[in-house]
Amino acid sequence: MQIVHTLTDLRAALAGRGKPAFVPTMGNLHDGHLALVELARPRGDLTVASIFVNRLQFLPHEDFDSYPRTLERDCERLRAAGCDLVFAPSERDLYPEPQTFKVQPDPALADILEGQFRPGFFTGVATVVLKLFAAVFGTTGGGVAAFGKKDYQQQLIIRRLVEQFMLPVEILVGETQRAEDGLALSSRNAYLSEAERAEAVQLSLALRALARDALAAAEGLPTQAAALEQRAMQALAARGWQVDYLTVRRRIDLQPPRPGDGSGALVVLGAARLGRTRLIDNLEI
Ligand SMILES: Nc1ncnc2c1ncn2[C@@H]1O[C@H](COP(=O)(O)OP(=O)(O)OP(=O)(O)O)[C@@H](O)[C@H]1O
Ligand SMILES: CC(C)(CO)[C@@H](O)C(=O)[O-]
Ligand code: BAL
Repeated sequence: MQIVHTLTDLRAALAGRGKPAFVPTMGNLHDGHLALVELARPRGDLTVASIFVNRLQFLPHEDFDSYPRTLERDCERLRAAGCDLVFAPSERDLYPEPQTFKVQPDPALADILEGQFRPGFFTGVATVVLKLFAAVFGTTGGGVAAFGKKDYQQQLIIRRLVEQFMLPVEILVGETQRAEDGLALSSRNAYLSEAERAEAVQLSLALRALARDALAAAEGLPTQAAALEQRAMQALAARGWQVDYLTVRRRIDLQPPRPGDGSGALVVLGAARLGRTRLIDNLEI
């Protein structure tokens, strides 16, 4: 497995190797990332992962500085998973000059949920993903790229990005990988204390309960959703969580359910903070 840090070295390593299957990450890899490598690998001629903590998608008070950077261990895990090439640029390699052109995703999709609580987040994500796609696919005539369903809104926005900019990239979406108790794997789980780790599964349990309530409401869901969400948020807050949202939405556009939406059209999504750790999760109904 080759590890490169600059665009020039990346392009040289890609030359003549066919279509890449690409997995973008921010590092501190866990089995969720490796499942994406597994998903992508058979779909390309060579498997490429990127490791880059993208300042542009963090608010000033967020954890950009403390985000775990574990390049050596990440590369060992990627090598074992059959990855061929790792692109780990420095900030100066990926942003050789201040980024004055940015991708502004549709506010109807990007300014709600995660975008409401992390303003500018999806501009940062879409901008860096477009840059990474240009780096990896710019000289290879396209390929596939894999993203996780854990970041549900992110994968929707990236699919729109690809459609609207007509990028020659097929997006694969991998299922959320979970710990034995049901907690979604996440790099940020490393911030949890032992007691918080035991409590953390309650976010996915709250989503399951909300999904059950939404199913039981059946046709009444569009009018009952707000009350069900309120009750779910109060129950989690009573356990000591600071809840940003627990909500039932349409899978297709993350808008509230409308009359006629069958349960297969819906997803429940949540974000909440336990101590200093902000966790997100979701469940397709
Ligand atoms: N549990 C998981 N299952 C499947 N895919 C995942 C999981 N967690 C993250 N991913 C995916 O891995 C890719 C890289 O994500 P990232 O490096 O931000 O990891 P993360 O664990 O989500 O980190 P963070 O805690 O910062 O959100 C994204 O496409 C993300 O959706
Ligand atoms: C897609 C991504 C690598 C862009 O920085 C990041 O948002 C992530 O890891 O999910
Ligand atoms: N997994 C999404 C990246 C972030 O939270 O910044």
